[in-house]
Amino acid sequence: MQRILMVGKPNSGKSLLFNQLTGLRQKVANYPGVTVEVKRGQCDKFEIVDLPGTYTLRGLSRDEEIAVNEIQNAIERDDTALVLCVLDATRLERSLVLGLQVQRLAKAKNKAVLFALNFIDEVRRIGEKIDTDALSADLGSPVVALSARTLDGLHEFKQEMLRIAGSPQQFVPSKSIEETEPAAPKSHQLAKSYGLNLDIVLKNQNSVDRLLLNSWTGSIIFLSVMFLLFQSIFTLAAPLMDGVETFITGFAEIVAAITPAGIVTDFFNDAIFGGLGSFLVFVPQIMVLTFIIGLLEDSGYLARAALMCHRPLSFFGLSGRSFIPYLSGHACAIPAIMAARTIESPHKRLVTMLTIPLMSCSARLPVYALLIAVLVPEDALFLGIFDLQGAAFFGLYLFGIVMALVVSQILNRTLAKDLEESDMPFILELPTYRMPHWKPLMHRVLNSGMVFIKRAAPIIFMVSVGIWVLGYFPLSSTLQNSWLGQIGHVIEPIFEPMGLDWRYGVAILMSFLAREVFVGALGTLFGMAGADEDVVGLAEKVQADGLTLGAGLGLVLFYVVALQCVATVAMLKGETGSNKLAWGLYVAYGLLAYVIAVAVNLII
Ligand SMILES: Nc1nc2c(ncn2[C@@H]2O[C@H](COP(=O)(O)OP(=O)(O)OP(=O)(O)O)[C@@H](O)[C@H]2O)c(=O)[nH]1
Ligand SMILES: [Mg+2]
Repeated sequence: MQRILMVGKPNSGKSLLFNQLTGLRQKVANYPGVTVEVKRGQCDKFEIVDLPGTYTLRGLSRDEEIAVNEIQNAIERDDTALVLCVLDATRLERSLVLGLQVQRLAKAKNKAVLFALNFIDEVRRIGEKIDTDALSADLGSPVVALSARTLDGLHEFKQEMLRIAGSPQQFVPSKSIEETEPAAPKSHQLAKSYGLNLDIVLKNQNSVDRLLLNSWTGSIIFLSVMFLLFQSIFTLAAPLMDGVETFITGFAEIVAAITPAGIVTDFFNDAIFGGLGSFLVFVPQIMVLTFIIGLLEDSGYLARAALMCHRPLSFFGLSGRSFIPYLSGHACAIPAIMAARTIESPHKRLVTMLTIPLMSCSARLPVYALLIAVLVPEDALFLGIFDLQGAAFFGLYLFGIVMALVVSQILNRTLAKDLEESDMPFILELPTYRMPHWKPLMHRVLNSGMVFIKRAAPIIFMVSVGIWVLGYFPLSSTLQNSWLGQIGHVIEPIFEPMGLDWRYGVAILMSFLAREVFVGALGTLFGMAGADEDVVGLAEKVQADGLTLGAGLGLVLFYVVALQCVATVAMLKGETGSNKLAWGLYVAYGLLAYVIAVAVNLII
């Protein structure tokens, strides 16, 4: 299949255009460095390739390097029909540097080039226009204006793209900059002739930035945003969680009414509703978290937050660029470890990757929510205005972040020493403030819930059923002297210093497969212990069972620190190239978590 290669500077709308052309749903967000690997799709009879953004053909960071390698390889290949340079019409100068370099390369290799002048909606909104015909004549390649967001001009653009890709020989650039000529002055000159007056474009943005980037007001706003973010996961999701719980309880009652009493009902109540149901209750929290992170990403604030964090993060040997992977690590460590590719310094990138697993990913949410509901009274207030449970939630996130900073310091002094390098400058382009793109955002929110269920449900189901079978037999035994109980008593001494009995021990051990399993496993075990209670209300059951504050707090902190995710280990192995390092981290964070939990239990 012939291919169309999409290139452009970061945040120029490549991925959104790619999605519009292919019908796929690659991640799109309003900060530079969203796409960090090569993505492929199909449009008509062509393969479309979406690349990470790069400002020049001299890629600095890992993601830019990937883009540059792919551009160089693809331009050499016979099956590349067209190079599509995506330009940000509101930032023409910065877009054209790469555009001109790529055009020169394409001309030398006899490849057709098309310039997509994206963001034309924003140009028109401020009452400006760009003379595409004259720009095209000056560049020596066709230029088509469009908006990948409002879809203005998209149809015409697509027709033109397919026409050129269909007979590319006629569209090899008629001119290009000389081999020795630097692209920057030429792009400056072109932007001066055709681009927008930046004072007009940036007028509103600058006045907002004066507030957001000021060291006093900016810091206060940043801390408030972070506090509200984590607290609202708890408060916004609460009514949705109640809804899911009511639904599952109702469903369980119907199943109980139609199944014969005895082993079948016990199985459904304890293994299915108690295990799987206890876990499903927490899915709304994951969706709320995705929504809030999505708002930050789409608005353009994320890049400002990264800038604000650069100095404090530098103190710990990290970079402002570590902020974005850290924040996305709160949803899931796997894409976050990949997002660390945008960090230019290999040293800082390694330290960031190794500490991302300490960010409280969404798989920990059910454990946090359950144990907070057990330990912190409902409706209590913090500082007289904030929900105390929500504040406790924030505290757990903060604990993970503080641990990550402490570990970064330690890693800096030990592991990453041989990667010592001259300090690389911190450069981050600040995107224009934009309204969130609601439709893709809502899709992402729904998808996050679905993916979470799909990934975790099978393993939770298997563990719950396994635990139930081992706990139910031999028939007429109690849980204490069931097969599971007998195994449990063997492992109990390990968990005694944490102040926990064997049932928690079984749930903790199982969660080394995947941490989501903890709530499901505990749900099954507590379901089996009590006869006629609610099938789902696990927090009340744990509370009634008498979990002490020290043991409960130690347990929840254990979950903040432990790296119980095999997929994260695999990703770390892929990105660092070291199996030993990845598994070493798994063991080290597990041991550290255990020591913290035991210490907290002893102290409180
Ligand atoms: N108003 C407007 N917004 C757009 C347009 N195209 C893209 N965007 C927005 O611009 C931001 C960046 O879009 P992406 O598609 O992620 O940009 P990208 O070039 O793939 O960025 P990287 O992957 O970081 O290189 C997102 O917030 C998009 O919604 C457009 O034509 N008009
Ligand atoms: Mg992209």
